[in-house]
Amino acid sequence: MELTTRTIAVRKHIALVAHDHCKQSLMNWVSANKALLAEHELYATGTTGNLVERSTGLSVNSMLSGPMGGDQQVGALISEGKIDVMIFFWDPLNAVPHDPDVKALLRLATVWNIPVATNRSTADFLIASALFSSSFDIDIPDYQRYLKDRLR
Ligand SMILES: O=C(CO)COP(=O)(O)O
Repeated sequence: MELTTRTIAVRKHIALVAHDHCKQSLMNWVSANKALLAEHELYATGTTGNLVERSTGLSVNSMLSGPMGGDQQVGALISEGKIDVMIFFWDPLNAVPHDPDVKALLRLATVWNIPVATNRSTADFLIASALFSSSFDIDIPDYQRYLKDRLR
């Protein structure tokens, strides 16, 4: 039989961010999905990233702490097309000093059409989706187009 598809492994670039009162919730979610997340490239704001590394052993590209510019750094990565999906458990009950940065990050995620989960149930939906499968079958012509796009 003629080979028309091939299987490719895709490491997605995932941003993890959580405000202080939501960090435990994010850590629980990351621990529950550790095996799957380990197949991808993780980015995070400073404190969130350090906590994820410490509590799970996963390796994370940590930016500055959020209030010190970390949200803006993640936003810049999104603008450069370097983040595929963002899990951002922001706190709806407590004000943060860098609220403009939080808004800017959420705005850029929308501008660049990045899937964003802001709570656990949405994060569960995203991680259960094909978006997170680290390998998939692809038609050879689609694969060639995919490569061309990625190398552009
Ligand atoms: O403040 C944040 C997002 O707005 C998160 O920053 P940290 O991960 O450094 O706590």
